[in-house]
Amino acid sequence: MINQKEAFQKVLETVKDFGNEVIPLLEATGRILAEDIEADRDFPPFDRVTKDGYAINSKALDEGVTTFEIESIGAAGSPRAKLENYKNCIEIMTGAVLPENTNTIIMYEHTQVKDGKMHIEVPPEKGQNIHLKGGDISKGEIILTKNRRISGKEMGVMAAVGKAQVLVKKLPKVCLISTGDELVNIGEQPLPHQIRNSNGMSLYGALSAENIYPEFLHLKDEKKQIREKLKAALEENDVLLLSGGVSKGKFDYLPEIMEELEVEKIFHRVAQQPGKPLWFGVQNKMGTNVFSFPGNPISTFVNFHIYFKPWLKKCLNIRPRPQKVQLQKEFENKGDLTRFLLVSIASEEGVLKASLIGGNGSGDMISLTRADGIIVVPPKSAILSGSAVEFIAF
Ligand SMILES: Nc1nc2c(c(=O)[nH]1)N[C@H]1C(S)=C(S)[C@@H](COP(=O)(O)OP(=O)(O)OC[C@H]3O[C@@H](n4cnc5c(N)ncnc54)[C@H](O)[C@@H]3O)O[C@H]1N2
Ligand code: MOO
Repeated sequence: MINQKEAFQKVLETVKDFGNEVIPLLEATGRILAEDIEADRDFPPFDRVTKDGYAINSKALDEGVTTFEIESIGAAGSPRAKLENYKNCIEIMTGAVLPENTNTIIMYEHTQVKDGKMHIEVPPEKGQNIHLKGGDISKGEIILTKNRRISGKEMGVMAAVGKAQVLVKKLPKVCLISTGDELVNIGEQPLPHQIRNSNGMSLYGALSAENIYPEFLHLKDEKKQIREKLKAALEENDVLLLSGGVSKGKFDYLPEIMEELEVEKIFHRVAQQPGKPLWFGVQNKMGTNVFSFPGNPISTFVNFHIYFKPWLKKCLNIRPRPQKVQLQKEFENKGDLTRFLLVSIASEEGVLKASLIGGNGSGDMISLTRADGIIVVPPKSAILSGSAVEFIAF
């Protein structure tokens, strides 16, 4: 049995690149940008008026003019207007192009209109209320660098530069495999000795949050069927995420069948809790990674977050963002296993405080619903009350 840190490193050593693909911008939320995005024009692309009001030429102010005849009106979306007489003004709207022969905008609130003429009531500063062309970024400069997650703000910028299609990192093709004769589909009424396949759905939920929409497969405890279906799944996918069938039960055939299918076992059994029977391997010829999570619901879900998610992030070149929380009550781990403990988090005066969640072991999926994530406690160590500890959010 290997220790948890070693197991984690061995998983990370198998990272791979799934390549890139072009997708519509509308489908890009949460995906990882695979190209640099450059400004196709200056930002803003013209001297932009930032207040509704009047455009004037400050030369008139210098000459003591405070009352202006209104020559014309300019809206956002209209071609650039021109002030013919510098002692006049143009009524102008936010977002319009600064009219030719003007250099200052007076907002409505600082003016009064009498007898059709605009009178300035608050002395303006030359050049005010103008967002200068290229003031944010110049044409050709890089706005977004690749390897960042795309959210609304990136989508907005890409829309502004006309990227209707965008190059993103491809995601792995994943198959979720549940094992065990006791499982029935969620739409079925289980018999007294049966349960519904909840691990498939908890992993589906966690994967779809990463934009991965996996296929489902259910393997019954029958060797020949397991072998055939697993072989096809290995051929068709980049990753298999299995739950159940890796401990020492009489019907736990998986490790044996994996060997037959030439899936190289990287490790089986890790000094951790939950998830001691974790099995991990790679089918090198097919390039398929196999994470075989122990079947207990908490074990499957926690180990997905401990191993699969960091592996996925590394494959996609996303930097991890370690998070620390403050443990409310001391916890001592006297044993030899790394412990992953469910915690709920509350923010108190800006500090994230973690409280341990009690439960009935790794089969108690109800306790999982009370958790915001887990803290990691290395073997033979204690986390003192109030001290910082690594936190992994669900
Ligand atoms: N003699 C030993 N027995 C067990 C050991 C051990 O080291 N020696 N380890 C225990 C630990 S720890 C765990 S965790 C489980 C893991 O066992 P398996 O991976 O073989 O999983 P199963 O036996 O198939 O199932 C365990 C448990 O989880 C339920 N399950 C399985 N799949 C699903 C699913 N898709 N949805 C909901 N629930 C599921 C299953 O019905 C069992 O109750 O082994 C211990 N035993
Ligand atoms: O790995 Mo098991 O999760 O301790 O029940």
